[in-house]
Amino acid sequence: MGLSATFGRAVAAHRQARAHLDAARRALAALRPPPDTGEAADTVDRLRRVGEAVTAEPEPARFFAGPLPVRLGWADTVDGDFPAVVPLSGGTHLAIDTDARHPAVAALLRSLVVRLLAAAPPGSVRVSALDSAALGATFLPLRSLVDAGVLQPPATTDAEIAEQLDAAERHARAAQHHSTGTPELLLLVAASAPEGRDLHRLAALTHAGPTAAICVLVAGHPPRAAGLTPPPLGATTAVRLDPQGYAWIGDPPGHPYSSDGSGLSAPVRLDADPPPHLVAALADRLGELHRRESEFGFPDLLPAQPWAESSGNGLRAIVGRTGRDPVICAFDDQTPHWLIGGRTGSGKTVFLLNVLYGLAARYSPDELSLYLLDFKEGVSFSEFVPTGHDPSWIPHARAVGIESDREYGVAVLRELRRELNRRASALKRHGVTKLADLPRDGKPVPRIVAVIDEFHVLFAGNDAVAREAVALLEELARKGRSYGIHLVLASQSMTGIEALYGKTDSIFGQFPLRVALPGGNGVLDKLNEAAGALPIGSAIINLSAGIGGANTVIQFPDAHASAAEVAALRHELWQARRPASRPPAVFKGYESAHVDDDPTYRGLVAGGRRPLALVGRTVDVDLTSALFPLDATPGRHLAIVGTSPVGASVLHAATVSLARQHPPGSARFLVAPLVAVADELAESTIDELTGSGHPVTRLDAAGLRDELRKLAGQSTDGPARTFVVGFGMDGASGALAVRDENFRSGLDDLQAVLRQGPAHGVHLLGWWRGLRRLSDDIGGSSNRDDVACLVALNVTGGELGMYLGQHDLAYTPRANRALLVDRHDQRTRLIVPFVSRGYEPDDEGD
Ligand SMILES: Nc1ncnc2c1ncn2[C@@H]1O[C@H](COP(=O)(O)OP(=O)(O)OP(=O)(O)O)[C@@H](O)[C@H]1O
Repeated sequence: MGLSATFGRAVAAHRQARAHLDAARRALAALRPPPDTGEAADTVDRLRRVGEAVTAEPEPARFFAGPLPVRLGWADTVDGDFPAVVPLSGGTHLAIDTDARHPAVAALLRSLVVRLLAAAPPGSVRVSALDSAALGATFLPLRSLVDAGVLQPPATTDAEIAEQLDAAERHARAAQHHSTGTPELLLLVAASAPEGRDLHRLAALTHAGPTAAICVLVAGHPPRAAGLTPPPLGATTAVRLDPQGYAWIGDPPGHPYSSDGSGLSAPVRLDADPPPHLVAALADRLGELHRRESEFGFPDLLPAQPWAESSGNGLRAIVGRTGRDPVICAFDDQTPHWLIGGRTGSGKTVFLLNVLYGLAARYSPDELSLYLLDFKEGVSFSEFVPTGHDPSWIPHARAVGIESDREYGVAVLRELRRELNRRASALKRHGVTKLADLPRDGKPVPRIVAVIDEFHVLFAGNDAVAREAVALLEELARKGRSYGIHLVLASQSMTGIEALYGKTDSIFGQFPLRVALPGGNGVLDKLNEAAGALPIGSAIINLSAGIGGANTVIQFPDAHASAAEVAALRHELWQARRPASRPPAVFKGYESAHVDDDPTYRGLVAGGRRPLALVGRTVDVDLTSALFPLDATPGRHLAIVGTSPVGASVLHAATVSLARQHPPGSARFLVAPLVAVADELAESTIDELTGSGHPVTRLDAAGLRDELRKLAGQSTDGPARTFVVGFGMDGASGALAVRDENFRSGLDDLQAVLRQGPAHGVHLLGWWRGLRRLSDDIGGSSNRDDVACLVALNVTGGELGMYLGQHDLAYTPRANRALLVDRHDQRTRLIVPFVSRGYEPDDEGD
């Protein structure tokens, strides 16, 4: 090559380099210089100056507004050198063809990490490092940043690299759906290009665009393996290292150096490592911030002063934060009800506990009442109620259902509707239209928040219970806003609910505030899939009924991890309760009921006019005692039906409760143990009655037949009342069916007693193990009013409906439940039947 040609090229290169120099100077001049720091020579400013990646005062909006010019090194020209600057940001990347085993490349990666961290507003950049090339050694000089929690420990194995890429993809998806605020930038630094599929995943991240908030720095790309066509990278400045250690920088995306694609035509001396003392200073500063930020915990949800706020215009609670800003959600006219979704294990319970404790700390029980319903097997709300270990409760809690039955849920909703109607009347009386306008001088009218966790269970089974639940929810959702009654419905699944009930559309229309936890896309619009990629501890808050573009991603703390603080708060609130404050009515679906724990039983005294037979606790808000008054009306007898041995327990409870209402000598008990399975309980019933001084006669089947004959002939003297107690009445059917010389059977006498007995103070209490036997004994179901009080255990709803002539009867037999039917006052109630201690049923439904 001739000298003049070589010279000509050098001159051209020189001219071009001068043009670049001018361009670079102009670019730098456009940036505001760091403020004069004076004698403080503040670390932050020195740090910023370490690279040219300088923003004046770093603030998120500016930092994320567009690519930052970041210096890679110094371009050498015959005229001198100038800083070689490339753009970097979310969506703008850098690839170096040599991997970080080359010391200059390793130093460049480290200095870029430090520069970007120093230039960014604290906490707005997270760094993820991949280093299978040097097993993490590339990042060793930055270990103080790892220790400070700013840089994640580098991934070195295939599995760790895949994990980091998973996290980066999640980050990208979440950021793309993030419509408010400024997303955190993920700086993904690969010391060498990953292999195989992971390389394609890394390349895909460079194509994800600015909204993905990822900046990739990859060394060793394109990989040099023969026969491999590496995936192209998007929006990436390519850098080539020559054998002399000079870097040649290609045209940056959007800001080309050259017009022909040849890049910067001057060799660049890459920057050396950042000085260790500056790395240490950066680590100190960011580490301190990181610590402070990651200390966002349960106490940050609480107000400075407990019970200091008024609920007049609504209730507010901090539900988490986005970036460093707290996110507050309200129960008010705009967002009267909340709908929460998230797969199981997504943190729903924790989110609800955070909100409930936040509300309970902010508003006194005069301002807020809570109704808490949980349908799943679990302990969501059990910490709000007194236990053997901890007598405290949340004084706002009025009713708490744990592992609730659907019927209990409906009972709570009915109670809320009654309250709504009471409030509607009060508003009318005072001539106002809003709760906030009611005079607050008299009795306070607290806002009510009713939380129903796993509410989809209410809809399970297209039956009368489900239909009533839908109707009640619809009414409460529609009218609650005006009367300060707010619903929070949480579920792991929305699928199926809408298909089942057309009404749900209008119900959910009343729930503008949606909270989607991981896997909770069901509460968002169909096209809004942002919740799929959320990590645990985060949620999407959407105030526009879930439509895309209205998502705010929040982080919330784990209340479970702050058990001591939570317990301290609960005790503080409990201690502050009014002296007359009563603990919440608690329904624990899994608990058995015992007659001697029952407040009504305990309060029974001898001498009442109409004795009460207690059989269980009603599944209602106050868990009222389930009982039958036994007065003189024909038919006031009790039949307990079903093969479940609990029948004997119910009979025992009914008998001892009646005994308690009679002074010894004023009633006699004819007790017939007729089936082996009831013998033990029959004997203990006899013992208890005798022990309390009552006259008791033990009868076998023949004895029972004789007594019934006498009772039918009304030829009895003695006490005013007689209770015939048959443990296993079907065991006497044979004996009763036999006719005497006058063709009169025991069943004839039984039926006469059923009709006429009550007028003479004679009542029959019996356990039959089958409905058919009962029906036969009373002379067919047309005589069913002759035994008006029924406790159905494990008999099917269909069979029972047929016997009672009620074809729409909804009852599903299950363990620990029974249906109480009083034919005289048309009562049908689900109850927890009394069971004797030691005779608790197992879960098999008996
Ligand atoms: N903010 C958080 N940070 C860290 N871990 C959390 C956070 N929130 C919840 N977790 C953890 O996630 C797990 C599941 O949480 P939680 O019990 O609230 O989920 P859930 O959706 O109610 O689950 P399920 O429906 O199965 O009861 C718990 O171990 C909890 O400690």
